[in-house]
Parts: sequence; C-alpha cells; structure tokens
Amino acid sequence: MENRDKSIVFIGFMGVGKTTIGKIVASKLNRDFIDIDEVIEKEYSMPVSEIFTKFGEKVFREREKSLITSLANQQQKIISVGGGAFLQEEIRQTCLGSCTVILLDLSLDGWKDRLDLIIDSRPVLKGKSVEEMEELFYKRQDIYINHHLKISTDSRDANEIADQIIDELNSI
Ligand SMILES: Nc1ncnc2c1ncn2[C@@H]1O[C@H](COP(=O)(O)OP(=O)(O)O)[C@@H](O)[C@H]1O
Ligand SMILES: O=C(O)C1=C[C@@H](OP(=O)(O)O)[C@@H](O)[C@H](O)C1
Ligand SMILES: [Mg+2]
Repeated sequence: MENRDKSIVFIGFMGVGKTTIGKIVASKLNRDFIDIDEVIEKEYSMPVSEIFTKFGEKVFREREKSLITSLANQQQKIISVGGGAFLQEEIRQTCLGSCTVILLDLSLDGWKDRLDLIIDSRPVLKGKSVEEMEELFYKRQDIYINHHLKISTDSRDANEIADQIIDELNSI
C-alpha cells in the first residue's frame, strides 16, 4: 500500500490528546475518524470506566484488539487508540505493519497539568497515588518506542499540532 493510502494511528499515554488531535486531523484531511474507545462505549452504551467495573478490563482489551486489528488494514482512516492498546503485541505489530503510527508525546509536567481533565474518566488511574501514576507514565513509554513519527505536544494547542502533523505526513 502507498504511504498516503495507509491509515494513521495515534498512540501515546492517556491524556496526550489522541482523541482531540485525531479528530482535527481527520477533519482537515477530510478522512473518516475512528476513536476506538468511543466505538466500544457506543457498543456497550456506557463509558469505559463502567465497562471496566461491570465486565472487567480483559473484556475491554479483547474488544480493543479485535476492532483495531480489523480496522488497521483499511485505507485512509484516522484512528485514535487508547493509551493501553499498544500493550498488546498483536495490536503493535498490526498497526506498525499496516499503518502510519504517530506518537503524541508530552512531558510528565505537561501531563500533570492535564490530570484534572482526565482523572475521573480513566479507570487505569483510579486509586493511584501521584507516584504510582508517574511510574506508570514512565513504564508505558517503553511500549510507545516503536512508531513512525513522533510529535511533541507540550505547550501547544491541538489545532497547531494537527497542522504540524499534516505538514510532516507530506514529507514521509
Ligand atoms: N494540545 C492540548 N493542549 C491542551 N489541552 C489539550 C490538548 N490536547 C488535548 N487536550 C485536553 O486534554 C484532555 C485529554 O485529551 P484527549 O484527546 O481525550 O486525550 P487522549 O485521547 O490521548 O486520552 C481533554 O480535556 C482535551 O481537551
Ligand atoms: O491507557 C489505558 O490503559 C487506557 C486509556 C484510555 O484511552 P485514552 O488514552 O484515550 O485516555 C482508555 O482506552 C482506557 O481508559 C484505558
Ligand atoms: Mg482518547
């Protein structure tokens, strides 16, 4: 598949802006946008946090895997996956092999400034101390190492970041 036909997959830690920026990039490129969490929430008619409590994380992870692996081969989609999706080897391999994977990067300090916005809706953060969240933040960076393009999002608004992504996509 030509690079320009490949779907784009946004990865990165929860709260970096995958959903927000993916949506803007899709709209600017006039492409379909798929947020995996939103699809699963619609299927279950409940937020991810409730899916975790009622059905367990394993059920969520299985659905996340089947959706991503079936969408990754489609052309020209813009897909935002949850921050934990790349924990699964099969998801990583499929996305890296078939799509352009863009890592949205954010410093720990930048991330902490956003914590209030996400704390109530991310079950993985529930009940964790700041130290435990920091540990998770650094541990998760290992799964994001493999990507095709990395974009820093510190102190920049989502629209500006989306424009940079579109510029950089033209040069790969
Ligand atoms: N570049 C940005 N600057 C400031 N706030 C942002 C930026 N990108 C996203 N946000 C805000 O951060 C929160 C998490 O964004 P979201 O797109 O849901 O992240 P993710 O999908 O990576 O978890 C939202 O409240 C969103 O409005
Ligand atoms: O990192 C994770 O394990 C998760 C991230 C969330 O998505 P965002 O990265 O969009 O917040 C969502 O999939 C779920 O709460 C689990
Ligand atoms: Mg999201």
